[in-house]
Amino acid sequence: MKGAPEQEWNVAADETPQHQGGFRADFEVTTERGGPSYGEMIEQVRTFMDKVRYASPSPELADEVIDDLRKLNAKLDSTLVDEWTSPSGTRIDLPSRGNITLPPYEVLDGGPDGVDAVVTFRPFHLGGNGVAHGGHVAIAFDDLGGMAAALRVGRPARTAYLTVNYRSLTPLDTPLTLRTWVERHDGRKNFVRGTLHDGDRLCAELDSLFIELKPGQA
Ligand SMILES: CCCCCCCCCCCCCCCC(=O)SCCNC(=O)CCNC(=O)[C@H](O)C(C)(C)COP(=O)(O)OP(=O)(O)OC[C@H]1O[C@@H](n2cnc3c(N)ncnc32)[C@H](O)[C@@H]1OP(=O)(O)O
Repeated sequence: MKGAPEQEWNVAADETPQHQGGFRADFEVTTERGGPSYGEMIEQVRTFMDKVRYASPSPELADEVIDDLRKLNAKLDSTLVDEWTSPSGTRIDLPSRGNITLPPYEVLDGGPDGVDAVVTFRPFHLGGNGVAHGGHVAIAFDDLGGMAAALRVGRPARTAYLTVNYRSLTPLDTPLTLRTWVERHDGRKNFVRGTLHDGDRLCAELDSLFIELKPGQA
């Protein structure tokens, strides 16, 4: 990783592009890619998804939106790069590192002792009856649980299992406190726990295992 301290794991893996493994020695954490407006672009996409989730367009309006979307997709077609050089997932200055597929969260504190974050499920994360879909809660736990494991061991880890206990309803459009930490570790195994709270109310709990990747491991 460019800019990362020299460590045993900070070595180039196999040069074959598809098989360099889940950890890339040249993976660059950056705030530059995509430019200063990239975060706002992602935010506008999220807002569009919020609207789509609740919109009931006329057939004419749906056709108009399709035309506009085709034009937008064509604009992005000329800028496509691989996952390792895309801003999405590497922009540490943006919510969820600029990754459109994740519920937007901000990390308040992160290190070997765990991760404290604030996550806000958007209207498009609706499951039913006005609250978040359980799968989106699991995604938030997966990413931030993986981050707790990665920050403890200093290299990426993969989810081996992930259990979410849903204790009460998870609201949308509400800043929620999400905490993850490695409760114990045994060799490459990191047993990660987590909690999701709306104020004092426990919404969900995480019980998971993340396996530290070996250099070059896919
Ligand atoms: C500076 C750097 C920080 C930078 C800051 C980065 C921040 C950015 C954070 C992003 C965070 C994203 C986090 C997303 C993480 C995913 O979502 S990953 C995607 C979902 N997961 C997968 O696709 C994994 C699929 N499975 C696999 O690839 C492999 O099974 C695994 C999990 C890598 C393990 O395979 P392996 O490495 O060959 O290990 P293996 O020898 O089978 O098992 C090792 C040990 O674990 C045990 N084990 C394995 N699986 C299980 C299981 N399911 N249950 C119980 N035990 C198990 C084995 O029994 C064994 O135990 P011991 O014999 O050692 O006691």
